[in-house]
Amino acid sequence: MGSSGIDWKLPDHPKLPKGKVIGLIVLDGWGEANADQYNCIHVAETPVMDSLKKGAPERWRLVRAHGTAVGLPTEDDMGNSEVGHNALGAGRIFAQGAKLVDAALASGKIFEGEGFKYVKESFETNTLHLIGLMSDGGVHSRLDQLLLLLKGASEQGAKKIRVHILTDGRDVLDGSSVGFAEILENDLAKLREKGVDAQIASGGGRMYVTMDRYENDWSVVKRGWDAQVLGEAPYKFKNAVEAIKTLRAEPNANDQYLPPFVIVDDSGKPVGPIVDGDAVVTFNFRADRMVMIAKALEYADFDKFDRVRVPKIRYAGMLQYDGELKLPSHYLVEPPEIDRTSGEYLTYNGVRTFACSETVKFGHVTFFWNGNRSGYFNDKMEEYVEIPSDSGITFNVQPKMKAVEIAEKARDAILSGKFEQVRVNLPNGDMVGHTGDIEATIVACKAADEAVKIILDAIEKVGGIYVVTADHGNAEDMVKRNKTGQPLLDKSGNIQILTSHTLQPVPIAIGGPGLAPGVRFRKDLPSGGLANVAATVMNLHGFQAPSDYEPSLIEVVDN
Ligand SMILES: O=C(O)[C@@H](CO)OP(=O)(O)O
Ligand SMILES: [Mn+2]
Ligand SMILES: [Mn+2]
Repeated sequence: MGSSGIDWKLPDHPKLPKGKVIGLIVLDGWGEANADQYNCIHVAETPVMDSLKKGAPERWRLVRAHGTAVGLPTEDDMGNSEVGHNALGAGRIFAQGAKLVDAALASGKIFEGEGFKYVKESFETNTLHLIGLMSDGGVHSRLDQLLLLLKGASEQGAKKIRVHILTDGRDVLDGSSVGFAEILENDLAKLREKGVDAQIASGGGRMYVTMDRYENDWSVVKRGWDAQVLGEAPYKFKNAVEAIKTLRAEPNANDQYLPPFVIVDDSGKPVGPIVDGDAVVTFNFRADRMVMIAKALEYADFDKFDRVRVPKIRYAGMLQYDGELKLPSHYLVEPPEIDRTSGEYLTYNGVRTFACSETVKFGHVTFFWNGNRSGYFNDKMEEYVEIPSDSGITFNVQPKMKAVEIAEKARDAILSGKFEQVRVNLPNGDMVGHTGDIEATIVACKAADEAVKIILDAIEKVGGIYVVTADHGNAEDMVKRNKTGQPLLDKSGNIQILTSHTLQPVPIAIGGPGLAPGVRFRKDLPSGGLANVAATVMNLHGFQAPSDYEPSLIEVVDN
């Protein structure tokens, strides 16, 4: 037992051996859905994944990857990478950010916590700035939460409020940002009637302004800094709805990549730069795409871009986004305490781990997997490799992404004999699916399938075991549907492209020469979800899972 009082030693599995190499593959955005022309996984040539499916029901099954199975508020919440990888790595279901913020707003506790009290000190003399994603997607943020925060802040004495919006089009339909901005404007107008000086101050598309992740491209965060803090942007408008409509009318423009703009007053002056004494809240609850802006806002030492002017502000995140870096130091809502993850247990039990993806998903199989914690548990037992992603492009122009490079790194790690667990995330189905480009997504799915083959071949060579699964759906459905599943048409009779994740379950397949013959999926866990995977993997490493983990999906029968 360690000094923390946690007993890290896992009991031996009564039947399964230790020391097998496990290839653990997460296909990002790879759900199971009806086969039609908008199911890119079905349309693509995916012989490897097709052959795994033939192992059903004993070695292939579906697991739930959305809603309450991954700690989201309702069954209408699509899955996402953060909650998906948290569940895969932690083996238990934690109430996630979306749910915790809902509860804190409903009870009013959010306004009594340390974080809110801290920013509140600015209300008397200065401006409160709110920065975040404006949609009802529920992946990174929710508009209804922003509206409640605005209302609550004004009741708590905020006299001047500026909102810096990021348009979505990735978790919601492209073009929906206009409607969200209208709703927000309506609420801001109500606040103005009550004497609060509240308005939108700047904006830009989430993928082009502010919401980069894993340090893929700091210029994205800089564009946001320039607009939000300095009040400088290539486009100036008097009104945000007009800004979005005008910028969307440009050829190839969309919500995700809208250029940055600032709102100016009649004299052409920006209405809301951030200055000394102001308070700033980033209202996204999800971590990955807030870490970079949080560093820019919080760190005195910062060399990623020239901030030009660094105002002395009171800054709080909606949540604390990184538990290891304690970033940011002030926050409105306690994040889920995702402790005792499978990765930490396995390092204590002698399982050497290799994890790899390309930049855009690197933190998924490391940071999210380990419960939103950066770094190694034990650098002698673990090696994490990041393949640099292409930056400055949308992935439909490069749909193969770095799938082969990731698979080859995994292959080499498997063949090296240095690791018992080799874990990867293959981003293609998700990243290309988000572009809404069906042709490119088909190419992406084929590329991911080919990468799976490279890893399975290596597992075959070393007599290992594979576990192939996904974190949530995306590429298996590229069209918005009505309740009976028929594609919805817009006013001009065109299908409405679905760029978002889905509510679909995802596959999990097990196999390989190292898998003991009697291992099969249990039949008594029909509603199993991603959180059941960690115990499954622990079993395959030869251990029993901790008793509070969600049950293993497998059983061992005598042949
Ligand atoms: O790109 C992202 O931030 C989300 C969608 O908002 O996708 P994923 O959860 O797969 O990372
Ligand atoms: Mn994902
Ligand atoms: Mn995604």
